[in-house]
Amino acid sequence: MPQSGDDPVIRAERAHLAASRAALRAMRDETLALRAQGGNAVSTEVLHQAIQARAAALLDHPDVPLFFGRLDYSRELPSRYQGERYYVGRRHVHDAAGDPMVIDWRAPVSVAFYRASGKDPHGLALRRRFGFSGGELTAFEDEPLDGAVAAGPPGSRILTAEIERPRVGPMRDIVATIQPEQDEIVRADLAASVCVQGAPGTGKTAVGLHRVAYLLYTHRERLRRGGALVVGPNRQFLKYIEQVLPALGELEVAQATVQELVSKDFTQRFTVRATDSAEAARIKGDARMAQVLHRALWSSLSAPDEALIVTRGVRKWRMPAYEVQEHIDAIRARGVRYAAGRAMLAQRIAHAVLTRMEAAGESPDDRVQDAVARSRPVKALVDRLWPAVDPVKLLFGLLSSAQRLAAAADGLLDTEEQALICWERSGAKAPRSLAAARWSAADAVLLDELADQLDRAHSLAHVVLDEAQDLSPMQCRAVGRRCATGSATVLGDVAQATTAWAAGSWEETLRHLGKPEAVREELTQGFRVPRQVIEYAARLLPFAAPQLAPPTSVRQADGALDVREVADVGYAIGEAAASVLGAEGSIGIIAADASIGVLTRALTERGFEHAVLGADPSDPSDPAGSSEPSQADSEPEPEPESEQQPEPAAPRISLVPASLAKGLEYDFVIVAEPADIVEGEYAEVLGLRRLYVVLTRAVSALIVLHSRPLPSQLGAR
Ligand SMILES: Nc1ncnc2c1ncn2[C@@H]1O[C@H](COP(=O)(O)OP(=O)(O)OP(=O)(O)O)[C@@H](O)[C@H]1O
Repeated sequence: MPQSGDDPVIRAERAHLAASRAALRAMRDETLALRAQGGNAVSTEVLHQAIQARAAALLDHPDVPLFFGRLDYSRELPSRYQGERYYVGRRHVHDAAGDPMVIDWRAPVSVAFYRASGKDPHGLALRRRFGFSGGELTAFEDEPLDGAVAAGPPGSRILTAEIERPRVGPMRDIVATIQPEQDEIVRADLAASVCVQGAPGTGKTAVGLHRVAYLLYTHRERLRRGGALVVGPNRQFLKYIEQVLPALGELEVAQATVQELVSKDFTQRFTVRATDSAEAARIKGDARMAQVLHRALWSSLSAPDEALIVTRGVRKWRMPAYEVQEHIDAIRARGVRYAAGRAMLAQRIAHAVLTRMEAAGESPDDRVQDAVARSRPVKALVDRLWPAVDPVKLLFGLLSSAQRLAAAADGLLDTEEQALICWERSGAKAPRSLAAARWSAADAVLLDELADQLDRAHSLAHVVLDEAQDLSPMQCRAVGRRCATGSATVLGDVAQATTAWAAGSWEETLRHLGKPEAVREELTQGFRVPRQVIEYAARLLPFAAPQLAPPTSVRQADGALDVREVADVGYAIGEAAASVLGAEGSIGIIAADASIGVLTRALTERGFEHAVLGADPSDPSDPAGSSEPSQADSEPEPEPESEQQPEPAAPRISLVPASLAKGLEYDFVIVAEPADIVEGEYAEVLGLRRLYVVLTRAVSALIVLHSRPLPSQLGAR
């Protein structure tokens, strides 16, 4: 792997890099020179914005390598690209003649970069990988695929260096090193929903994000029109991943938590202020609740008890009650949404009146039908028989009245289950008014279900759902309806399922998402956690998820594992942090949520500057209860990948409540008191899974500090 600037190959490749950068500048100048000239002021403005957006996308970031690989297609092997040479990078760059200087990593020609092997060279004679330092090309590595013998040791040192690079700041893209089994998922067809089970650090999140970028490139118009969404477990996680897609030039993908999704349309009238017991949340998250709500909603209909009389001029038209009922039944039989059915009823009745008029020799036109539909007696009838429903009020009525709940839940929920979720009977004080209602997160999901039963939710073209193993059936339904006519990438690990209300298996999750046909994939190679550390964490696996095979690590560095029994964990975390502060990389101290307050004081007293993840002084339910800025909040402006990123302004040390650790990673992880972490959960198996999540966040080293005995499951085998 030559590293010197004197090397003739490096000189030549640097020249291509410089020429590519110049070509990119020229593309941008050309774009900026375009004049927006639309047919009117609005279209001119739209055009102007499109030009500005394109120019922004063409901006060269000196720290970001413009390409990271080269493909030399063989002159002998048959392929569409026989004898051609391509540079693979983050975006397409062409010269003045329109010939490609750099090919987008998502283009079909780039597939060989990720998939070619000795067994299947994809038409390649040679694959070259480049090493960069601060945007400067400093090394290359050749892999002959035509049977020639490679110089140097087997395996890619550039890949190894990339995987082992210290982590600082938010998540980075992995375009330069996507592995073949990951690439298969990234490039799966848009129509295909995919479900990926994978151990911690196998790249599920990375793969999901790259898949969106790939789909946006391959089906730009469909996705732009339909929309794409990334769903993650919490704001801290979304902050952590939010820069990956922009770094790949994709700025238009929405990111949200399930709670944000379901609360979006009700922010004015519905604030989540209460926490359900695990038992209540489990019932509220059960798919049977969809049926309960359905019954409650449709019980708003009543049967007509008198004929409808419509007066037009001097004539009166009569429709007997049984006929009105027939119209109602016919609409219901079509399975339409409640609000659509309501609108249809008025029109159907009006049409029937119109038919009567015609039979009587009149010749009314369509306007008459509309007028009849909007006439006072028809509107009054519809309001009475098929009333407009406010979903917030309906849910309030259902949860505050044992009688109403019983009517809707009879035969679906037993009395004990009903008592658990009914404010009147659960021991929780029943709110006197709607404004006083203390809604929970699970209530918001129920509201979303109701809103969808009233009016079909809008479906996007693609949804990436991360940490999907934690979702309740009702949450799955909420996400599923947002991709009902599109596809989904479902990511997760059943060994990391820590909620009491989780659907329980991938079959169940996919069924409730409405994607039972999703292609199931598994990722098994871990890129985050060093071997020694993953083996330690895997001691929990027989208890946390006995059906899963132990995870593996592709990391060559063994990493460091240090398990220390200490007298005072609060004191010891300071010592441990001090011992790793000298090395490059982020430091995460993870502890049971209930211990965060004590530990932040202990760190502050000893002068350790740190951020408390999730600390929000305005949120009384925040486990940290501190006004310290969270790391993500004080992160500098989005900056694309850089080899020598300046230290972020945020403190090096993050104090992380165990409940927020999912999906995150730190170079050094210090875990405080595992027994407390396990006990912080509702059931032991969930506690062990939480501990498994926490123990698998480390990239370089894991220090475990305990003053209480370790959970027995962690003991030596
Ligand atoms: N092909 C790859 N090349 C380099 N780094 C990779 C690759 N795949 C994954 N990684 C890195 O490994 C780390 C873990 O990836 P990621 O967070 O996507 O894993 P995960 O499976 O979602 O983990 P978890 O289950 O803990 O949420 C990240 O730093 C990611 O950038």
